[in-house]
Amino acid sequence: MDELIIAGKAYSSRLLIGTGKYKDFDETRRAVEESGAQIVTVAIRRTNIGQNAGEPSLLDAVPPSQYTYLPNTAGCYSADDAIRTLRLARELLDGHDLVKLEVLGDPKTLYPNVVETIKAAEVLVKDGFKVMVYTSDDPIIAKQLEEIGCVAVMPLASLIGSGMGILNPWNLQIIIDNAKVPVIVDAGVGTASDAAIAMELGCDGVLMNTAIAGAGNPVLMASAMKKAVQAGREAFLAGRMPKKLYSASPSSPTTGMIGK
Ligand SMILES: CC(=O)[C@@H](O)[C@H](O)COP(=O)(O)O
Repeated sequence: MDELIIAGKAYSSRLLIGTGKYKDFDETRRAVEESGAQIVTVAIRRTNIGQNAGEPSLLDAVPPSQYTYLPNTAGCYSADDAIRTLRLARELLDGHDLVKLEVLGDPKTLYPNVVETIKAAEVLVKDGFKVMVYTSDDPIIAKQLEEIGCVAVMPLASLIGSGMGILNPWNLQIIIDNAKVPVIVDAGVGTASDAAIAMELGCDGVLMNTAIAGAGNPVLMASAMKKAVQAGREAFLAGRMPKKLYSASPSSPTTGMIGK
């Protein structure tokens, strides 16, 4: 078994997906099912998980009895705001303590504000939350967040919703090499090959939303992402052949060739 372990719990899928930006909850449900994801993020400030009685609820489309909910702090720009949002989530979800912390720097780039993120992580970890944390691809900050006690670090591939793919594989590699907790690339994945590359680098998982929800056919893209994450993981475990820079090597043997 090659399982992803987060905060002591094992998951067979290494693809985590967001539940926002779909046409309706039925499309969300079909994409989540097709992706094989077991962990789904929920933007507490934007998604009805029972706060608005009488309105369609994510709880019905993606039941928390079948999936691990990962409440997130999308839309929070300060540590205080993020802390308040996750305490509310814990109340709404009956003491659920696995959460995704993201504190954003500005509405244009949605780039993480790492100073506020660190402040919030310190408070939340002390408060008993199991914190998976969205961060920049800065290896020093990633290590600091791990040392605070976050259960997973989630560096961006590129800006949220941009689909630009992995901008700095070198930084991700340093983060992976130094980490003792799972490293999950979060945000910026555009298509299946981006997810495969993240996994080939040695990431423990990939979290995405827009690449699936914003695709022409979200359900088909969810299926592609599932396979890409699996393929990338297998390629990582298999071990890449050594690169031969500008030196070819024939695929068939040359010894015993006729006429030699
Ligand atoms: C869904 C989630 O939790 C976010 O971190 C974010 O939306 C992911 O980014 P993309 O939408 O670029 O995949």
